Amino acid sequence: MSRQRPEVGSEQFKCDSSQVLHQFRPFNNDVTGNRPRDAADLHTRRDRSVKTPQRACFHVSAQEEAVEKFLDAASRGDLTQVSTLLTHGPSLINQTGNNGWTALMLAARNGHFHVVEALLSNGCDKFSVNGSAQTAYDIAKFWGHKHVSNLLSRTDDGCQRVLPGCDLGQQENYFGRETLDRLSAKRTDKAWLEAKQSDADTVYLIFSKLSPMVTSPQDDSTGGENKLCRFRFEAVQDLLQKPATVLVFLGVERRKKPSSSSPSQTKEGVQEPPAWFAVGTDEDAAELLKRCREKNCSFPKAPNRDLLKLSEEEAGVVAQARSVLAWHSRYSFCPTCGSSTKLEEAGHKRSCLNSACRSLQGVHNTCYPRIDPVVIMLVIHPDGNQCLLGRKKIFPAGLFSCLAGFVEPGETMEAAVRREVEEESGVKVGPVQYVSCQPWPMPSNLMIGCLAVAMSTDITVDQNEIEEARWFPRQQVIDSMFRAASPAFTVPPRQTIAHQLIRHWVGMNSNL
Ligand SMILES: NC(=O)C1=CN([C@@H]2O[C@H](COP(=O)(O)OP(=O)(O)OC[C@H]3O[C@@H](n4cnc5c(N)ncnc54)[C@H](O)[C@@H]3O)[C@@H](O)[C@H]2O)C=CC1
Ligand SMILES: [Mg+2]
Ligand SMILES: [Mg+2]
Ligand SMILES: [Mg+2]
Ligand SMILES: [Zn+2]
Repeated sequence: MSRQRPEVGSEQFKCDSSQVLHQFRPFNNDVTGNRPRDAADLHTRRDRSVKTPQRACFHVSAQEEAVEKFLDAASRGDLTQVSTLLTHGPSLINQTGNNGWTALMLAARNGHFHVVEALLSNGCDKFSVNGSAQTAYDIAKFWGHKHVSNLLSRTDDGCQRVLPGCDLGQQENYFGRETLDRLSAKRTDKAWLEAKQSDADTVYLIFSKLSPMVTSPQDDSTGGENKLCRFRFEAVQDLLQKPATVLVFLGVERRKKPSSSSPSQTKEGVQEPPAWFAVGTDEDAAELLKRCREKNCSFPKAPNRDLLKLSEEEAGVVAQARSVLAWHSRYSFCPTCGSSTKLEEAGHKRSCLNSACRSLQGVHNTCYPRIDPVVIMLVIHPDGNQCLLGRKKIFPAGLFSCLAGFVEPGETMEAAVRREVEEESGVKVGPVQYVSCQPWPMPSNLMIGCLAVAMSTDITVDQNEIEEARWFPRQQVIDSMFRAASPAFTVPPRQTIAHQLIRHWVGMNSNL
């Protein structure tokens, strides 16, 4: 008997679509910013519980033996033994076994709620990651132990009570890390800024044509990270004198832990972390590169590719710096009257030099850096088992990604999702749920990542923008993402929110 497709608006459909969205929760990222890497491996082993391996070692110390016992008890869910061992050896709590797995991770992997609860109440570190960069939360979530992942995502400061049902775990995408404390109040403190500029610890980044100077790994085939070239005041002092140079105060380094080695001190003797500035210059790029002592320096030419090779920390800094510098390069003149402008607020404002200009009355948004909101959405088929991906003509061969589009004036995020999906694919969308967002500094988008449930399934692409759009079955997506030697299609790189939305959808449903 064939099942009829439910009509849009019918009771059956409403039920289906709410179920499709029922289990969606924003994805959680671990403290390193890395994504779980061995998901495919976990998939293949999903029907077996994880046991601690027996060590083939002849000289096992008493401590090693205790750790082994402890990890084994946690993975078996033996609460009594876990508690007894902890009473005798509290330092066992964060000990690791094979591939960096802690007792918490093993208990989370096998869904042992009470053991997880006991470990947390004994002060165990829930943010530590295993050799595959997964937290206990990632592991519980992947294996569909919802009660355990809920427990692990809970915060102790009462936030969960204020926002019940909310996932308050860290949600972070590439370009989204707040590496620096922006200290926006200091942008108008001229004396402080001047002192910081010549401070010996201050870090300067040099940008040419919106590209930061980086050092690349000697052998690019290893897939190593690019690193930002950091300069001191003396090395950029001459550039700061040039009228065309744009200087932007980015913030100060976030303090990790109070340390005795003081990097910098104010007159009162209070330690202050180093400040960071971005220098935008139109000086000759080859001459600029000579300032760097490192080998393999360059100003990468393809931002869409090369800016994805930074560490999470440096990507966060570049997202801010590049977007502000791009705004300066595009808005040299006043958008209201066309007069010249001057830089203010440490590079975060441009004010018109025409004293009669309207932009000087009240708060005028043309004086501040521009951000363009873009919705990006993974559209889920009403059956919950397929997702809609499309490709633009300019994409590399075989690449399919989430649909995306600029939010228009006077439009809600949800309306933008529905309009863009219908414009680009002809598919009608019902429920929309926000997942997470990503600054995208090419030049200054804020990508608003959503999941959306389709209310119709026929596809008619807008040939102007989209070359092809298709429904992809979940298994094909999983295979293309994690397993296949010759995948059915290419998934966007992990640094894109498109990738993370797809990964999130696959992960949320791994237990089905
Ligand atoms: N991080 C990620 O995973 C992804 C990022 N993106 C970014 O999202 C952006 C928007 O996606 P599209 O599908 O191109 O949008 P879209 O579907 O709205 O079409 C783009 C067209 O919209 C018009 N437009 C309207 N407002 C605009 C504005 N403020 N700036 C520029 N053009 C505007 C232009 O005619 C442009 O050609 C892309 O530029 C891309 O950089 C897109 C997909 C994945
Ligand atoms: Mg689009
Ligand atoms: Mg569009
Ligand atoms: Mg559009
Ligand atoms: Zn003006």
